[in-house]
Amino acid sequence: MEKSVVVSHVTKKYKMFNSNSDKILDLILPKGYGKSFYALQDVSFDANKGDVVGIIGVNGSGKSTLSNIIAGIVPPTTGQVTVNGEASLIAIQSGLKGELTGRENIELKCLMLGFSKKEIKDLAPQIIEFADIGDFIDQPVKSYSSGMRSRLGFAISIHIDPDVLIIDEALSVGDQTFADKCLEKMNEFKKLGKTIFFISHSIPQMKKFCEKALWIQYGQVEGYGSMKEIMPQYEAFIANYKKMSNEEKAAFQEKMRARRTAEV
Ligand SMILES: Nc1ncnc2c1ncn2[C@@H]1O[C@H](COP(=O)(O)OP(=O)(O)OP(=O)(O)O)[C@@H](O)[C@H]1O
Repeated sequence: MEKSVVVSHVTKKYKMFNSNSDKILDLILPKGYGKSFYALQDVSFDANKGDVVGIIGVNGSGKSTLSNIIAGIVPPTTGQVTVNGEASLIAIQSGLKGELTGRENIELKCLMLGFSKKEIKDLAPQIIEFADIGDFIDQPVKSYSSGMRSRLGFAISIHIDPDVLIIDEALSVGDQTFADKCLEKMNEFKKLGKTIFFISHSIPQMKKFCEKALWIQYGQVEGYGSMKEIMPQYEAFIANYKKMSNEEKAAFQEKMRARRTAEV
């Protein structure tokens, strides 16, 4: 099987400060000051061409951080990501420039990817048609609703023909008709043997669309395998957590917090 994405020992650390004076101490002291928070800790896995991987995990586990790292938007603190080809991320907070209009954003993204003026002229109408946001296409993106941003982001990403597509919650803000249209496009993508990472809070959507599941649990890989194998484990964890008393929940959260924090 040809590998399309290899993530090797990726850790993402953020500094945490309790006050501004801590920030200043961090700048002054040679060893730094404050605490570090691990958004991701030693994450390793790989995906083959044609894999459709659902990334699952509770809020704050590190799913979006991982998406951004695979897409090359955020660098890992340590570790390596190898992507065979071009990766494109569609997220609610996608890389659209708020001051530019939808049309200008399309042109900018295509230019950044090295498309020629002629190619952009051919592609732009297709993207605009798919996004289907009417006259808003000539308005600054900052005036868009989250659903409109998602529509434009999805339309751009799907038409620039990336090898790896990462969809982070982008289908949760639009209406059902648009989500269905996107799922149809994603199926076409799947058939072309491209790799897709999909993040959604809709478990039925994940089960329907993804063959594999990557379970990120408080910054670490808890499981990676077929959706059939991993999803029941995740659902069992959620069910167990719900049954815990408030004290047990607090103790568990404290344990996870301790696992994710370190002195600088
Ligand atoms: N720039 C940042 N600075 C500090 N902490 C951050 C930063 N970005 C993310 N984090 C922290 O890293 C952790 C992982 O966040 P991330 O958004 O990746 O989780 P997620 O699994 O996508 O969550 P959700 O399901 O709520 O979208 C969170 O605790 C978050 O607060």
